[in-house]
Amino acid sequence: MPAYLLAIDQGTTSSRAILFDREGNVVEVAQKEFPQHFPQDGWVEHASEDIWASVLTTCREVLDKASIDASQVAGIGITNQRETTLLWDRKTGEPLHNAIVWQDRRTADACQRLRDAGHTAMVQERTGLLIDPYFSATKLAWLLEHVEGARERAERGELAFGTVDSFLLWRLTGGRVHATDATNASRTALFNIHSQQWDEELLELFGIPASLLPEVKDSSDDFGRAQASLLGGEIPIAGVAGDQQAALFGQACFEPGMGKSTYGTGCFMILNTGDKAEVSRNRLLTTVGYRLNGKPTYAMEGSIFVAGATVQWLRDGLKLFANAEETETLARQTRSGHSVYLVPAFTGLGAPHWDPQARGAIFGLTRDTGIAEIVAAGLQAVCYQSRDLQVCMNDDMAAKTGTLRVDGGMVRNNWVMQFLADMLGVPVDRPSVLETTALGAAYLAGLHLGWYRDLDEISGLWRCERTFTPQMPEEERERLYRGWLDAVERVKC
Ligand SMILES: Nc1ncnc2c1ncn2[C@@H]1O[C@H](COP(=O)(O)OP(=O)(O)O)[C@@H](O)[C@H]1O
Ligand SMILES: O=P(O)(O)OC[C@H](O)CO
Repeated sequence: MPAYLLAIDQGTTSSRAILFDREGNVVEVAQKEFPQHFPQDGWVEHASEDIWASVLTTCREVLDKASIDASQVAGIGITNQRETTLLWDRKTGEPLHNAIVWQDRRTADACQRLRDAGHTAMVQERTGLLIDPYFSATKLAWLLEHVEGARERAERGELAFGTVDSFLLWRLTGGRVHATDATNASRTALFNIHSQQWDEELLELFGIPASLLPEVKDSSDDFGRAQASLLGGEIPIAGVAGDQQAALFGQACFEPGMGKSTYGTGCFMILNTGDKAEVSRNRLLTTVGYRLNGKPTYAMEGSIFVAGATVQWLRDGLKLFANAEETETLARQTRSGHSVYLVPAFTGLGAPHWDPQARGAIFGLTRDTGIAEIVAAGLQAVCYQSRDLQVCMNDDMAAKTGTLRVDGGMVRNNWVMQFLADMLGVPVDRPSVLETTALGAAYLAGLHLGWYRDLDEISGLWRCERTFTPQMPEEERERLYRGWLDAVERVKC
C-alpha cells in the first residue's frame, strides 16, 4: 500500500522534490539550485535542460534518501514557477530556446504598443491580468518571432508551448501528455478565466497559433503517468498548480477572504474570492486559485517581483554577509525607526505600480548608515510592498484583510515576520510546514487519488507554528510607510 505523495516544486532558483505522508508531514527533501542566465539588461533565462535535469535528479535523490521505491509512492503533484515560457519540438522534445523566465522584461516595448493600441481593458476583462512582460503571451510571441523558423514550424503543428508544468509533464510522460492546469493557464494571458477556455481573440491579438497550446485540466486530475524508466516504476501524476496557487491550497485558504503571502524569490499575496472573479480597481490580478471538478475558485493576487532576491543580491552582489540567516542578526542591530529605504526595483516594479522601466535605489543614507541598516532596509522593503498590496486588496474587497498565513524561505526570519505584522497591522500566522507550495501540490494529487475526502479534511491538517501580532504604535507604522511611498515615487519612470 503506497504511503507517500511526491511533490515536485520547480521554483525560480531551485527545484525541490519532497515526500509527504498522508498527514502532510515532510518525510524527505531533495533540492538542487540551477544557473540563472542574464543575457541582457532585464532579460532572465533558464536552460530548459537544467530545469529537467534538476527535477529528475531531485526526484531520484529524495526516493534514495528515504530508501523507498516508486511502488510506495501513490502519486505525483507538480507545482512550478509560473508564466516562464518554453517552446519545444513535438517529435524530439527538444526545446528551441532557453526558457524565458517570468522576471524577464524583454517584451516591455511590445506590451507598451499593445497598451497604446487600447487593448488593456479587453485583456483584463478576459484574463484578469494586465498587459505586462510578466505573462507568457508576449514571451511566446517573442520566441515565434526571434527563433529562426519557429513561426512556420508552429503553423505546421510541429511545436508545443508550455509553462514549466507542461514541459515537465511532457518529459515525465515521455511526450504522451501535453497538458496544463487552469491555474497555470490563467497566467498566460491567452486563457479566458470566465469560459475556462483558450481565447481565440487573445490568440489572434498576440499572434499565437492554437496548435501550440496544451489541454487545460483541473488542478486535481489525471495527468498521465511518469514513465517507469525515470523513477524505477510508473507513478500517476494527479495534481498540478502554479506555485502561488499551490501555496494557497497548501495553506488551506479554502474560504473566500482567506489569504496567504509567500516570500520566496518574489512575494505573492493571494486572497481567495470564491466563485467570483473580482476585478481589481487597483491593478491587482484576478486569477484561478484552483479548479476542482471543472469548477474554478478565483483569487485576487498581488505580485512583487523581488523579495528574497534582495537578500541574494545583498549576499552575492554586495557581499554584505555570507548566509541569508545572518540578515536577522544584522537587522536586530539597527536603531529602530532608521530612515534608510531600499527600493528593489531590479526588474521594474510589479503590483500595484506595474512599471517595467523603474530601477532600484537606496535612499536616506547618513554617515551612521552601515551594513545593518542597508540589510534591514532590504528586508523591510518586502514588508512595505506587502502593505502596498494589502491597501489595494482592502480597497478592492471593501473589507479589511484579516490574519495572513505566510510561507516561503524568508519567513524563517523572525525579525522580518514581526516587522511584517507591524506594517500590516494584522496577525501573521507561520505554519508548522513551511513547504506549503509543495504540500499544496501533494494535496491536489492526494485529492484526486482519494487520499482525502474533501477540503475540510485538508483544512483539518493545517497547523500554526507561531503567530506574530502587531506591536508597533500606529503613528510609527504610518510614518515609516509614508517614507516608503515617497521612496517608491522617486524610482518610478
Ligand atoms: N533567514 C532568512 N532571512 C531572509 N531571507 C531568507 C532567509 N532564508 C532564506 N531567505 C531567502 O528566501 C529565498 C528562498 O526562498 P524559497 O522559498 O526557497 O525561494 P524560491 O522557491 O523562490 O526559490 C532566497 O531568496 C533567500 O535569500
Ligand atoms: O519561484 P518562485 O517561488 O519565486 O515563484 C515564481 C512565481 O510563480 C512567478 O509568478
